[in-house]
Amino acid sequence: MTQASLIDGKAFSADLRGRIATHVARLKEEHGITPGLAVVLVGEDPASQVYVRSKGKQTVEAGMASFEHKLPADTSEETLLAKVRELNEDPAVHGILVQLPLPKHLDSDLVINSIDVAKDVDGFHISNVGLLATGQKSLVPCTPLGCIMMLKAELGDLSGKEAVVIGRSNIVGKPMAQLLLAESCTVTIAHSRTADLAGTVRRADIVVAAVGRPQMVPGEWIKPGATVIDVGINRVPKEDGEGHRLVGDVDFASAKEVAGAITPVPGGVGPMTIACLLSNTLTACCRANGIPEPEL
Ligand SMILES: Nc1nc(=O)c2c([nH]1)NC[C@@H]1CN(c3ccc(C(=O)N[C@@H](CCC(=O)O)C(=O)O)cc3)C=[N+]21
Ligand SMILES: [Mg+2]
Repeated sequence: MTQASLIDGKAFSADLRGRIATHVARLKEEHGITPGLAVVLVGEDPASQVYVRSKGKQTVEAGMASFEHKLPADTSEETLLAKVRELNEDPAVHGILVQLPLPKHLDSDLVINSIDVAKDVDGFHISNVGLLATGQKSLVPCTPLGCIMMLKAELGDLSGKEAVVIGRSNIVGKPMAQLLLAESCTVTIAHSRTADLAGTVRRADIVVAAVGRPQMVPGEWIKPGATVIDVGINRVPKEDGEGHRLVGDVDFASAKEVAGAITPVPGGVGPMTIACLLSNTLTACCRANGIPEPEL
């Protein structure tokens, strides 16, 4: 058995960000417009801070404006909603991301649904969810969007493929299934209560693992030649007990012996998520200004 080819999300995302930067420069030259992304972070979760920092950096590198709003962990719902309202009304802000999860005292559905639909670059607002589900123009959640881009680059036409999505979250599993369905895949959403998970995954030409459980999908569940997209980014203690390393939801070592192609962790889906966030910000900016959206 030959080894799976590696789907290089890092290289893919660098490419995509380069194309985005070109369009951003043209927007500036031809229209005097700079796309702006606002990120709201409530509390001081260190992992979230790392992620927010790298988003801000890549936003600026693409030529966009980055606005970071850090609020204390005990921020009231009223204050957070007022911040979102302010960003909704700010013409320099084309995309708004409220970092999840929010502290427990805040109602994340309420907060997300208070974001202007046209600025909801996460695609989590109920209107964007409904638009996606009904095949209408929307803003598409970044992680599933990145996954579908990599799948199409790897496989070309996806129609008729058996796709199994493991995980049913609103952030990844459900929108991923919608996008695969829109590409005419036969889609199964599996989850923790699925009776025969191994047997279900074994049918799949395309496996998308998005459960958040380290290395839970072994190579023996993978159909030979299948394309495996690993969404999991799990921090686990290093074997020697010092520090942490990142592993996916798929057991990479055994899966790469069976799969046709596979995304690594890190360097797979994660970097594509950020690139798609920039892409959505550019899209939102073009729509807000009545400018045709670039084909990226
Ligand atoms: N409203 C909202 N939208 C999000 O999109 C969102 C969120 N909240 N909350 C947190 C999660 C997490 N997330 C990541 C994106 C990229 C990497 C990423 O690029 N990871 C690198 C590794 C980074 C490292 O070394 O830690 C990689 O996979 O190669 C990680 C995590 C987006 N999230
Ligand atoms: Mg789940």
